[in-house]
Amino acid sequence: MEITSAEFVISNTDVKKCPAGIFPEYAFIGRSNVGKSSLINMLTNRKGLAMTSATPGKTMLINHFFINKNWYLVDLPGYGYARRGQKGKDQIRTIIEDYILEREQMTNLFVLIDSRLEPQKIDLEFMEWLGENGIPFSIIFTKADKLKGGRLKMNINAYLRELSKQWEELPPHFISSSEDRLGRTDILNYIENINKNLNTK
Ligand SMILES: Nc1nc2c(ncn2[C@@H]2O[C@H](COP(=O)(O)OP(=O)(O)OP(=O)(O)O)[C@@H](O)[C@H]2O)c(=O)[nH]1
Repeated sequence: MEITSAEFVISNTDVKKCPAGIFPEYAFIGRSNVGKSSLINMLTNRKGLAMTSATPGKTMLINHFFINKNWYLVDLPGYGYARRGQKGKDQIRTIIEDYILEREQMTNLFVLIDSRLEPQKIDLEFMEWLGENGIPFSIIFTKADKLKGGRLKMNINAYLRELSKQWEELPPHFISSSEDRLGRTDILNYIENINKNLNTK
């Protein structure tokens, strides 16, 4: 998929204030610092797109970007940010859960995982919750350029092994590097194919 246009539309904390209309939405989520903003900028070929909404507290907002005038890329708040305190964490949790459970346009959620880390409880529990609620999701392993040689493959295989304890069928997964632009074509083609299937239904 070529990206011909990418516009920031709105930031908010309330799923009811998200844009009207029936365009499919592809949302991105992950722990703070996982590389979400960098990935969004890399996918859209817009250096500062994910920063457009960089007002204080940006990470507590649902950010909508209108892509190619036919789908939305949605940047969701990062979870598990230790410095936020319990109240802040609960607020974020509510924003995220309301969006994921209530937003009918949400077509696929991309869960970002730092490819350098061992499986983290917070991510595994989050994906389990997605499964329990029947939410369609895929995984993107980020920052692949940071791992040398066979380490990347080893880490990802270990991660998938851990997931297969929890899942009969593994969710689709992608490997990305915003530095090397790795994963861009695969992720955009994946979105394009889902969009095509939606249009032919
Ligand atoms: N080498 C490398 N560094 C990356 C990559 N993606 C992100 N980074 C770096 O990781 C840090 C965090 O990246 P961001 O894209 O801001 O992460 P984020 O998930 O949006 O972070 P929050 O704003 O905390 O939610 C930055 O220093 C980036 O430069 C990548 O693919 N490769």
